[in-house]
Amino acid sequence: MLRLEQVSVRYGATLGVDRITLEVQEGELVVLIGANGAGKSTTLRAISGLEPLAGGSIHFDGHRISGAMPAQIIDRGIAHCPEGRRVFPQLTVRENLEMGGYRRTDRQRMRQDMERMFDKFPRLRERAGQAAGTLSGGEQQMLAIARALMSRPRLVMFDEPSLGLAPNFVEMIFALVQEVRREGTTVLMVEQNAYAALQMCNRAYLLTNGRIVSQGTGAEMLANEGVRAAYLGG
Ligand SMILES: Nc1ncnc2c1ncn2[C@@H]1O[C@H](COP(=O)(O)OP(=O)(O)OP(=O)(O)O)[C@@H](O)[C@H]1O
Repeated sequence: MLRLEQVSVRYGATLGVDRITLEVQEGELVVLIGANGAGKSTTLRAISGLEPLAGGSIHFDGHRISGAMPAQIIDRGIAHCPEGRRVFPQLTVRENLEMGGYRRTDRQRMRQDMERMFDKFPRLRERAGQAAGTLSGGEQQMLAIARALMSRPRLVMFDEPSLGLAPNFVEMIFALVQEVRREGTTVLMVEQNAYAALQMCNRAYLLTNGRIVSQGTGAEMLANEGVRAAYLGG
């Protein structure tokens, strides 16, 4: 469904990612793990068209999307739930959800989807008219996820959805990510919480200094010596 071939992104003199090749099959939950600065967020930003490529190509459903504008990439069916949530703080919860569907023209179905989001996240319904900036961190993460889903993506990318959340919220967000996949949306996720991520994923890639240094199924990566030593406490 998604294929990155030898993708590089350059920030000045440094390479944020360096000749990365990876793929995501339809229906999979694929995880990127690695230390801070390894290039995980940059990879997602490149897919979304937010970073120009210094080399390589990205294809989605057989179409080349590298070089396309971010809005065109959303139209192809890719949504991005960025690191740090990035909700629009002055807009209400409802307006944030509308922004998630801003490329859609089917207003009636969009309203239905918003209702479905409110069914899924009763906390957001209770706070529909409240400025998003006043929500707790966990609630903002729910909103960021719901906003991404409002574009009806076929592939959704989550960048560190558990970051900075209390343990009960972390569990909830991970349950939600798995539910999104069960409901038929393909997921590519960056996650610091490697143990939890590897347990729930189909496949994973380990990045170090902008390069993919290991890959395998979740079970293979949980058993991988290098992964265990660096990310799972031996
Ligand atoms: N806008 C930018 N300008 C310059 N350098 C950048 C920029 N964004 C990222 N980098 C650099 O590119 C490299 C990869 O960063 P990236 O944010 O993709 O890592 P990451 O694996 O997502 O780490 P983290 O978990 O800390 O977000 C790092 O060396 C980082 O300093």
